[in-house]
Amino acid sequence: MARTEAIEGATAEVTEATVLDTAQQARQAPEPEYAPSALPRPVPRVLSIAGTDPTGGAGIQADLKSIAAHGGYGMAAVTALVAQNTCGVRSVHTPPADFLAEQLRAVSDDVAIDAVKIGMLGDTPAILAVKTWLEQTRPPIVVLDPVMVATSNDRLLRPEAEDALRGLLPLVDLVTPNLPELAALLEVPVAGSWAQALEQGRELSRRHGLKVLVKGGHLQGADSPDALVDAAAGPGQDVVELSAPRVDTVNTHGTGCSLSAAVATVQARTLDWTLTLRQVKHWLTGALERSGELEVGRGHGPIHHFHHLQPADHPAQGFSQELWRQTAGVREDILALPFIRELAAGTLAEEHFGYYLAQDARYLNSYSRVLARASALAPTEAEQLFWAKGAHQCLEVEAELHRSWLAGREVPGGQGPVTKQYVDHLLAIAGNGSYGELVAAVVPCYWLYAHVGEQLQAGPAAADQDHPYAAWLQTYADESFAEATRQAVAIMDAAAAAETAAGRQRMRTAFEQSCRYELDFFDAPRVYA
Ligand SMILES: Nc1ncnc2c1ncn2[C@@H]1O[C@H](COP(=O)(O)OP(=O)(O)OP(=O)(O)O)[C@@H](O)[C@H]1O
Ligand SMILES: Cc1ncc(COP(=O)(O)O)c(N)n1
Repeated sequence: MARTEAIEGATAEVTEATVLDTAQQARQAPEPEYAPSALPRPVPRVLSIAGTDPTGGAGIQADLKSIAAHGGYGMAAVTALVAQNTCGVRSVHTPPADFLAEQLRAVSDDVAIDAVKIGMLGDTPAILAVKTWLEQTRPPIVVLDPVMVATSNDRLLRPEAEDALRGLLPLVDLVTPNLPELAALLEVPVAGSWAQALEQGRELSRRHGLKVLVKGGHLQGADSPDALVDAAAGPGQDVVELSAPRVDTVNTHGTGCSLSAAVATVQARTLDWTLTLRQVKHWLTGALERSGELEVGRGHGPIHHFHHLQPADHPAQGFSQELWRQTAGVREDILALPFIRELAAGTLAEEHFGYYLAQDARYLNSYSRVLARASALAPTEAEQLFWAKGAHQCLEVEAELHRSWLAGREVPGGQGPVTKQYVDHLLAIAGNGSYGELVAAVVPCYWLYAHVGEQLQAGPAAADQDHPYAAWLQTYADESFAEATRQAVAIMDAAAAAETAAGRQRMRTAFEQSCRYELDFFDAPRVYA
């Protein structure tokens, strides 16, 4: 026997048996207990609350791809069924808000949710259902893409629901409006310039006490800038700009959906909004650049969510290229550190330099043991020899640091806090991780050091013999170290190819964490010397 229920013109079939079962369960079920989430989470469980797109470019379909592309486990509760394609929206069917509430409870009664991404909500009842659920469950990370109008100019939020949407903001950590949505949330005209957009972002952040990702996709110009605005961070620190080249493509359908879902996922792993946005922005640029390969639809096509898994040119180097690209933000941050800038300019305080050298010597001693472990795990004799040589060289450089650079310098003894954290991270992986994970954890030390060296060598200081750190800068110009770095990266790619998908994900995490420690290591003299 079947009961047919009308959902604004659409039909849904619910069997009587199902209705009875559900009613019985509801009577018998204990009060819902929302499973707790413990962050950071290597494979975050991310819930998308959004509308649908049967062509798969926007809405929950895009969100699920985006979550998966970032190594998360995707879930979805549907707010509205949208008959749309790359050319536009044809019609929208909205199930009763009670049914949305039922979907949300079904997920949270059972699954610990690490992050939520909210997209198209459609109308006030859906917004209120989500608000009630958020108040009850309090997921640790909530990202809201305040979807109002599609790329095709079709409305996806009833105008009278804008007030209710504002009421959701206090429950949100990050809101990601495009420029018209930012203006609508503030009830002001759309910003005509980037500076005006940032001012609006500050105002929204201040008014509702949340972070705002101001998106510049709708501006003209060679770049497509975004900015993370957090009024609570105070003047001078409240805006972090994330610029990327504007990609010449019509395939921008679902960029906002994909971006916000990716941010929710990566944030649950990194717990660092700036790092998350840098990673996601680089991925998004690649997804736009490679969107043409998909050939989906005749209008505004979708982005290529999985471009990083299908390298265009050098399949063997795909893994390291992907990681290099995803950690571009950390490299920028390293080069912007006072330590590096002052080292290049020759204005670095002696005691900061001495602290760095002393910590480097300590680090190298432990790093040598970690490389020895990589040698023990290596699958080929060539790799065994490579890491064993590396372990040997670390001890030689350590001895040289003590013999020449540290001799006669007054530096505090002992292992500094950053050195300890970095070394503990490496030793934990050496003790418990796979070969691939260990290789991914040790490569940033080679690669970032070589990169910093390249930048310092390219600067004017390297040629200036009166520069107080000229001799030290010369040590960066070692071609044999550059060659060792190339080999280490190639070994990492080979190790990645031999790993399972889950193993590769652990490699990514190990690599990203080591990059962060490299950044902290270069900054440690400023903090602890
Ligand atoms: N042509 C482009 N090249 C590079 N980045 C872009 C381009 N268009 C949009 N972006 C980026 O895509 C993200 C979404 O930006 P946009 O301002 O288009 O938001 P949106 O309008 O909410 O997206 P959607 O198209 O899904 O509605 C931002 O990070 C933006 O900088
Ligand atoms: C279900 C749904 N959610 C969001 C968008 C906005 O995406 P875009 O502006 O790229 O069309 C959409 N078209 N459909």
